Amino acid sequence: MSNAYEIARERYAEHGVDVDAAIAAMDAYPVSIHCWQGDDVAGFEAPPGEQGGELGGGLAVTGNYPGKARTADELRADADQALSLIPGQHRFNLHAIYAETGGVAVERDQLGPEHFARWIGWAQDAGIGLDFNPSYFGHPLAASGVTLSHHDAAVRQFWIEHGKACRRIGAAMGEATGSPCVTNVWVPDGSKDTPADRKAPRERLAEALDEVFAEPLDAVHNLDAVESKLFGIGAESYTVGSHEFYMGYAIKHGKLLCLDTGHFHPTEVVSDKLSAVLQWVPEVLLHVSRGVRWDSDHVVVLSDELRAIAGELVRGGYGSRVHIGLDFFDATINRVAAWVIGVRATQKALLGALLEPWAEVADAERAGDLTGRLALMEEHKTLPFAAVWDRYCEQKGVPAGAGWLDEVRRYEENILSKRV
Ligand SMILES: C[C@H](O)[C@H](O)[C@@H](O)C(=O)CO
Ligand SMILES: [Mn+2]
Repeated sequence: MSNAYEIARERYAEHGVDVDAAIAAMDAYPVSIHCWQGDDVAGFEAPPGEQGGELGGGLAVTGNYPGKARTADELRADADQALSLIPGQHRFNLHAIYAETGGVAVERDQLGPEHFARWIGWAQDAGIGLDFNPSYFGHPLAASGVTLSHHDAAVRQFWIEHGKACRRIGAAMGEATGSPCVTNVWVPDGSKDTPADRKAPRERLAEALDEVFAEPLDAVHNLDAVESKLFGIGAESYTVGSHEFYMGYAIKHGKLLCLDTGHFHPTEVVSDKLSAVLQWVPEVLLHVSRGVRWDSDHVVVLSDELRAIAGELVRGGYGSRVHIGLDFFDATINRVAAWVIGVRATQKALLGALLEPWAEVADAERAGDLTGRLALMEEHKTLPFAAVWDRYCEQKGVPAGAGWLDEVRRYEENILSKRV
């Protein structure tokens, strides 16, 4: 055991914190790693070489760093590489466009668990859970940017069937992996300019969701989530699935509410929303992202807000009610490194929260000692967190410091750079 860790243990003990218990508690916070960082949200519907068409849905990936995954096998290999550099056991989050259909075109409303058999086998071998998402973008029937709330019943029905198919796939994933799959519905539906009618699309979306969710599925295998958004590129004036819309829907129907940290006004913070929405919804799905001026989906870093979110999770005892997922995509840097940076940052925030001597801050607050509250919060920021993080990484058999980057560079040289 390193001297630095021993000293850290003593320093935290002075504040009543058991460092070993904090490290052990990290196992209760798996992070769902989003597949789409590995290939810029391209998916495998189009053959290799023809991928990367119009993404649509207000989503935008910038950059063309070499080496992106072109096949599911490459994406799995890249994910394996990332997972080997991240401490702990995690989950993997797939979109429907990552189906493997053996070169045969299968429409999204026809997708089934068999098209994810290799993903499921991979997850079983790795001992990890899977999460899932219907893909309501990058498709001719989503070209207008409107899907489940479309005024054309035929278009709407196509997307309803897609949603139903995806819930069944999610349930199959959950059953096969022995861990419930969170199947998250996000639709881009909205309007670039001021709509004449805000009401009818919302009525159609509510009805369409009712159809999507009509089939009862065992929550042991599948958990339904719904994700709101403030606006998207090309849908600046109106978003059908706004926060209020989905908050109401989730409360009424007992669904998980997905809070994407990039989907609110920049002065709003998800850390403040957690204890509010968890009064009313059973569970929350987090999409941890980093918006820079807008929902730009930058790689997650150890920001004040990420630390605040982790603090709320730990202090609120929400570990079992909040599912942590990541949602970012940056094509200007090594994509495997992007995963590792984002997940490790999230874990640092969680470990920092588990180590925080919160009881003494709460005591000061209860006693009306607001000076003491602020002073202690500031002092806690410089407790020797790094030595505990290093110890946690060592325990889990992954590099503690920036050594992981050497591994990624080796992988880039041997594997990624050969992809042309
Ligand atoms: C791929 C998307 O990021 C994802 O489906 C959705 O969660 C989103 O955040 C859209 O902005
Ligand atoms: Mn999201």
